Amino acid sequence: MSKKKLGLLSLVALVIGSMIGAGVFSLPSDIARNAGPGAILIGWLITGIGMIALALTYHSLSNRKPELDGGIYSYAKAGFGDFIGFNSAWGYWISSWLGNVAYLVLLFEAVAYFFPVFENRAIAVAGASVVLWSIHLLVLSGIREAAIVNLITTVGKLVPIIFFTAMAFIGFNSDLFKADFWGTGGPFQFGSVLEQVRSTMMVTLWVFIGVEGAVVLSGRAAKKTDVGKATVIGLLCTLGLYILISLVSLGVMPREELIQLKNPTTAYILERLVGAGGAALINMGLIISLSGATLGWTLLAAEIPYVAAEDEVFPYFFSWENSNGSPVSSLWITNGLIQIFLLITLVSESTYQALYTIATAAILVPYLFSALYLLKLATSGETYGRRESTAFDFIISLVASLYSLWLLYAAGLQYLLMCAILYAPGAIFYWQAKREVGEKPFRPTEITFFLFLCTAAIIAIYLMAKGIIKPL
Ligand SMILES: NC(=[NH2+])NCCC[C@H](N)C(=O)O
Repeated sequence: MSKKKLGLLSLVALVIGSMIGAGVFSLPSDIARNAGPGAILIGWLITGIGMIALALTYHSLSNRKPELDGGIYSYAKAGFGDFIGFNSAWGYWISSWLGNVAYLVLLFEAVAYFFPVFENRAIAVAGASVVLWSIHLLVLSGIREAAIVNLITTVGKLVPIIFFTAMAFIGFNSDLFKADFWGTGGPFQFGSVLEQVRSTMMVTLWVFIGVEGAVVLSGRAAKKTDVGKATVIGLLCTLGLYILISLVSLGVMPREELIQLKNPTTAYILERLVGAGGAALINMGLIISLSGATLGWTLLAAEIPYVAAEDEVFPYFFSWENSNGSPVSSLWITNGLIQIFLLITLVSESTYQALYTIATAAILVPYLFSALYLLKLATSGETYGRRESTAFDFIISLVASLYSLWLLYAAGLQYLLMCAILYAPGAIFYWQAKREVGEKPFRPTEITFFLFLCTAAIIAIYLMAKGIIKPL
């Protein structure tokens, strides 16, 4: 897409900007929904270690393999072949646009604070559709992520969030925080606490999605080595902020009340602390944040199939550009899918939380295979730099792989099965892409993987039809 090259500072802004979107605005309650303070602390510890390992994995991969500039899917492809590569691109794409569905649903919950007509679901979906297609037109006309827009939305979202944290800090009541620290109504119990920790994992991951942003757009970096640095710096700043926000809130009101609040829950926590102005401030911040984030993720979502098509992994059709250089067919299909899912939310009444949980589960495939690729490189004896750096790569990629596997477990069967429904149809696109270039699509291992996906998808559809799992 854009030919302009980005420097380190812009890349850091891009990483923080693509990480902090909507998640932070309901973080305190989402994380506390099924977990007490003790479990939340452990959850952050695991997430912190896992995300740093994952970020360093991307750092190392971008240094080791500068030629793989198609982003996270190209690592899976280089390591495990075209079909796994395709599925990584596909999964990342699904996650990106489903995340936008979640964004649009949440956006109108914030708008409804100012204009209560949008409390009506149908009107909210209509409003969301108007926003969706306005962004579509902007992108078609060739709009790009502009530094000035990034700056405005970054300030616009950080100011309310930092103000929130400061106020919650002042209003912090340590007795509230310590009451039922282990969430068991009594002392520490391993089984219960493990389950609580597990319940925080999709929430803490959702707020970090985007950490790979600089890598996905690595073709745009002026200096390749900046990509990894920007990823790590952006991550550390954001981690500190998240931990603070989720902990201080637990000292402001009892957990039972916290989890009953409407989205964005930080608005109503702040309202408790400083009055109605607080809720208005947070809702404004969320609206500003979402305008930037939705645009950013639309650009990113449309870029994934486009790059993959240029690489002959997605059908050729996705690589079409219009005269402004926008990936026109990819954009239409991406936004078309968002529109369809907006309509589905109308029928199934799915919440922002349910939508982002699926978007989060969908990203696990690309994350896992990036980590496994570095693990493969580190154990293959491929000479790279000094011996210590290979040992280091081995450790970080091992931790990142274990973290990804733990996340697959933490996602839970219901969400994994639903992801299978979204992954399985991808094979048709892959088959088409391979036919176009006259290659044989499926090797035996790939067929096994495909059959596994189809079986899971069929089970999921059966369970949904029986009403055992709820669609979305
Ligand atoms: N539209 C998306 N796919 N967004 C994913 C990124 C979510 C981001 N970390 C947030 O907290 O909001």
